[in-house]
Amino acid sequence: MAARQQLAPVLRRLRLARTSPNLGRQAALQQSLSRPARCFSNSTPQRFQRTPPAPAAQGKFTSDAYPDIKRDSRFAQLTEEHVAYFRELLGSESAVIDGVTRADAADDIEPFNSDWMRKYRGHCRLVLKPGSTDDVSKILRYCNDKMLAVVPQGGNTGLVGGSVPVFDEIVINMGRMNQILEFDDVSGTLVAEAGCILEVADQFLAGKGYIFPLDLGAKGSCQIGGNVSTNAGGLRLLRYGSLHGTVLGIEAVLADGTVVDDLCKLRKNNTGYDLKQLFIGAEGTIGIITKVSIQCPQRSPAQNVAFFGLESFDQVQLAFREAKGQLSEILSAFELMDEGSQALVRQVTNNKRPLEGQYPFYCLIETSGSNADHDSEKLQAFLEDVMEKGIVVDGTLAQDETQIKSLWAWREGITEALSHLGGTYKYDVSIPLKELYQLVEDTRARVDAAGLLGDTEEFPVRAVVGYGHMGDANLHLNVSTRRFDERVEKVLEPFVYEWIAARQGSISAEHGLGVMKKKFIGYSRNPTMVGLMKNIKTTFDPNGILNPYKYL
Ligand SMILES: O=C(O)CC[C@@H](O)C(=O)O
Ligand SMILES: [Zn+2]
Repeated sequence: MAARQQLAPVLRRLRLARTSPNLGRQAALQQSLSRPARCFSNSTPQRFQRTPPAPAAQGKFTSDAYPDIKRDSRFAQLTEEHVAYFRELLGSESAVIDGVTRADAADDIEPFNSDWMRKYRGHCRLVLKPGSTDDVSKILRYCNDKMLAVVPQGGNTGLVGGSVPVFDEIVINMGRMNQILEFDDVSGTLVAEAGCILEVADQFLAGKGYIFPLDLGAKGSCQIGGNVSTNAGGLRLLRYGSLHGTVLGIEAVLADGTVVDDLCKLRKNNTGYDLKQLFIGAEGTIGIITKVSIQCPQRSPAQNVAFFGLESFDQVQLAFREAKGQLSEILSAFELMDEGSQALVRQVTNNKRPLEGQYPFYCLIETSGSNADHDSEKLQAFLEDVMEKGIVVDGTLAQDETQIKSLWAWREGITEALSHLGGTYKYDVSIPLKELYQLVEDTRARVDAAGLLGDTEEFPVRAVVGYGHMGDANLHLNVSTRRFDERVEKVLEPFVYEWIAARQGSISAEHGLGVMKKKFIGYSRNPTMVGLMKNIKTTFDPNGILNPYKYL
């Protein structure tokens, strides 16, 4: 055993040398690291777009029933009179009622009624598309008076069923309110309407030398209002921090139509309670966000990305510690993927793999700095060091923008890949870093012990995989199944939540509670806190019309 341990560094060096027998270690490493220039030269760059699952999968994996939730009888049923009011207010194109505006209106309503994964589906008949804050105010005042329940909806890319109706709640879709209103290129403050698509805002900022301080796989469809309402975390929280820090102000409309104008553009404002913080992450339960002002950092001119393979989660932790030490000021992302998650991506793409070998874990590191040569030297030196120390087995450095995108696609494409493979039980958790991956292993063992692992009709679980934002101790535990199956759900819940609570973790790191985790909030928040939250909800929305059946 001792001899084998001693041999390990020698074998690693040999492995490097084998890639280029006539070169020294440094040159061999250079060649190993620069492999993408050859690997990727003929591959088409592919950035995964968040497209809905194929029609064949739709419906098949739909969980239509909420056996433990009953429609609140205080809410009124929609009548012709209500519809007439909204059509008068917004026009018929922006008050879409099934069977009224167009012959194919039943189809029109479907994307608003079901979530992106086609897992949660409601039965609303009316979708309202306000064009201004005043519209939102009038809609809510009317709904509050008539006791009509509503669901605020942004890009509808959420993963916990928070932005679709449970029953017949009216959908208030913010897509028409999509303008960028102001940008101060000295302070970097951006003001935009809630329905502005994240990628649109980011591209606008790119032209000004700035960057939106949030990035996520769904950037092409998700909206800023939805991002703020769910306190989206994404891929670069490590660098830019949470929206609780970067959002400077919001405008929001309360349930009774009152407009709360807190569209502050100041970084410092210690005058009383910071009310906007309550709306960030409230999932539209205390008001509808209509505008956002946000502090945007300068865009770093130099971006570099490395992708590498590791043998154990202990090594992943060591690599993270080294990255923080060696790349501290330029490190902008440190993402984790296990082999299981990458195998799923490989099932849906023909893209050239970043590394030739297969490893239990992969990490993607991104640096964003001001000097391309300096940064890539630093990243290369980092990789050289962690390979020398035996932490990393193999690695590759992107050579240009196309390769950067291709490497990112292996991480960003996991969610989409999973969606094409059937049903997925998703858990988005925060746990102390040391135990982050243990949850995946324990869950896999449990599913296996229950005899459900097999990818067959009888044993429907295809894989139990883990990936996520290592830099934020945020793991995405995903259980991929042929179909949603009660037997699987019983094995997973409440086991996963109990496991997390025992380690003082969070059952929702960044995706929110929605309808999925509403009844599990007690695993992460104590009764005193839940009680205070309920009081806040009642203060802002006494009739409970805003996004009912979710959150609390
Ligand atoms: O699919 C998931 O569970 C995670 C989605 C998203 O938060 C990500 O980090 O890619
Ligand atoms: Zn995530």
